[in-house]
Amino acid sequence: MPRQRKFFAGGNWKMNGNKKGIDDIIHFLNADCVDPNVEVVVAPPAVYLEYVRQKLNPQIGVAGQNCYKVASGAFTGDISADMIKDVSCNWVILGHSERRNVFGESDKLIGEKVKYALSVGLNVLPCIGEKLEEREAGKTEEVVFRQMQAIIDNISPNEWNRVVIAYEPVWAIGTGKNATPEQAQEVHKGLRNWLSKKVSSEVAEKVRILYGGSVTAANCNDLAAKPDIDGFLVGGASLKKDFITIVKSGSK
Ligand SMILES: O=C[C@H](O)COP(=O)(O)O
Repeated sequence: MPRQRKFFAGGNWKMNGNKKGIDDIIHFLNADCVDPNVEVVVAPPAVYLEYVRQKLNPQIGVAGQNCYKVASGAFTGDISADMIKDVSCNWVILGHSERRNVFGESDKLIGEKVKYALSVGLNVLPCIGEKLEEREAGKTEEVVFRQMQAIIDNISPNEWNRVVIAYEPVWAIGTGKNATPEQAQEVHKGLRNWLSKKVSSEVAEKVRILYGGSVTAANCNDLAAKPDIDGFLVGGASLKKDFITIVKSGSK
């Protein structure tokens, strides 16, 4: 069956790499990751955004991993959505679980960042996901719907075509323990139903919902086969040639 939504493969490099390693990644991305059926976007560390943008095939997008909620000012150590745009990158990941849980970002702040990044014209990739104890307490939907509410409150109807959501259960990130295709599908379907009620059936049908958390070359095909999984946000495996297999899983 043809896919309802264009497959999306995101590579979040997190705080990894140096110029030499990045050159190697760019080489295999340009050679093997340009696919008309798959939208590919990679997120290098901020200091390498411009370097990667200049060397990468223009058909592959480049994302910031985070940005603040205003254009400029006394916010030492941070970058703005405007700066990401200024170096010709057009995406930003916001509310990644490491921003939420390591750096203490709140739902409210993430919502404000989403609003600002959209206002300057970036495409945004907001992330949501429950912790292990929340899943075990049966609170997965309560948590992801709460996180999503703070995001949807900051998206205007005409901006939804620049939004891709990533569901990343915290317990699956970097642990080697991915959600099963059934577990991920259940949450994605629940999110789509919720969006249909809270935003519109049109948005629910069109918005892409990615899965993230220990996606590998070995498990990507089974996950990609699920009807509500529209792609991946990949951490560790996006630094390796395994990413090629992951990108191609969306073309099957
Ligand atoms: O943004 C990516 C996710 O945090 C997943 O990371 P991972 O593939 O290393 O588990």
